[in-house]
Amino acid sequence: MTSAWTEPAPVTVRVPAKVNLELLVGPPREDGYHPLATVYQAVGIYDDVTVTPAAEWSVAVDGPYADGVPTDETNLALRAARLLAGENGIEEPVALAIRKEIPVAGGMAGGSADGAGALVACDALWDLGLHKEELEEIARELGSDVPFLVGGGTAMGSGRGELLAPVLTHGVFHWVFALSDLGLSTPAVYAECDRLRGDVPVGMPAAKPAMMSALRSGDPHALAAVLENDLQEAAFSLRPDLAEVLSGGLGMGALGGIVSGSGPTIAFLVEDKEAGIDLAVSLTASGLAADVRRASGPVHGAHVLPAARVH
Ligand SMILES: C[C@](O)(CO)[C@H](O)COP(=O)(O)OP(=O)(O)OC[C@H]1O[C@@H](n2ccc(N)nc2=O)[C@H](O)[C@@H]1O
Ligand SMILES: Nc1ncnc2c1ncn2[C@@H]1O[C@H](COP(=O)(O)OP(=O)(O)OP(=O)(O)O)[C@@H](O)[C@H]1O
Repeated sequence: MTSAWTEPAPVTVRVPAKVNLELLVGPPREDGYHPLATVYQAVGIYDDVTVTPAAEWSVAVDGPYADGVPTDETNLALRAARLLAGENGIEEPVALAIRKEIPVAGGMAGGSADGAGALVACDALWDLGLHKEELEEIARELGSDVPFLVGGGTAMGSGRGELLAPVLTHGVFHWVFALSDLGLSTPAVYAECDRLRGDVPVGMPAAKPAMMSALRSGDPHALAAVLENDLQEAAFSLRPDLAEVLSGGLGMGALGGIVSGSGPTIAFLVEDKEAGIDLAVSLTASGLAADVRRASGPVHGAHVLPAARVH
């Protein structure tokens, strides 16, 4: 009798972008990272990461934001797959294919999302059966934002952003994202934040109770009032045009607005889906943003797509 072994079928994982609802930044640590108190929310703009058994390791990228994504060994999805293989004694390479819908270097953690997606996809392909906490632990080695994209939802991040605790939220929040066609470098924005602070003493960041109650209430007006990002001034300092985008969107009816992570994307919170459509139309017509996307949150983190839904 011949062997019945067949090569495992490709696995596709869908993984969301994030916005930081609160991003409080402390003084730089000895390792150069900044201690954070942040609240992440996963929002419905997704990359798809597909892994297929192959003779050699490789990564290919398509989709609207494929340009600007490295396809060499620095690609975060490839690094994630190799790391997981190394830690589990897996010697079979995979070919990774990324469908890139999350803007690159936009402050929405696109690269981190692909890293988290690759971990979840390879865990399924190799039938490792790792728990979420085990995947998050490996994710920490890849970057501060990567663990959050494994589980998604809404979560508190401490340490350098990699230590997570769940946050209770109610309902759905509607967002409009004003994208820029030029990315901002995350280390450059943190460095600018330090430069602007100069010698002013900065304490350790602590999450604010008002954010937690706004999220529990499910009221977008309450949430809009407490959005806060310590990196915003630094992003505006490097890119003064972004301040105009923020004030423009607020003038067009957004309840609140904030630089997403290290920017340059500006995230606007709106009342409901219809208000989001109106704001997206106005922002597009104004020419203030290179592109405009709508999404709601919180959504689930990296999840395997049933084969029938892959396209
Ligand atoms: C801006 C945020 O997206 C907010 O969630 C994150 O803090 C950035 O997370 P990330 O892109 O996963 O960042 P990492 O890959 O861990 O680090 C990239 C660089 O960002 C800076 N960095 C990052 C996180 C942190 N808590 N302090 C930092 O100073 C460091 O210069 C670091 O070398
Ligand atoms: N799979 C990937 N997708 C996008 N960028 C990647 C990927 N792998 C590595 N990179 C590199 O990471 C850099 C940052 O890209 P990314 O889209 O993650 O930025 P970001 O959204 O600003 O990140 P964050 O919000 O986590 O600070 C890119 O300029 C690119 O060189």
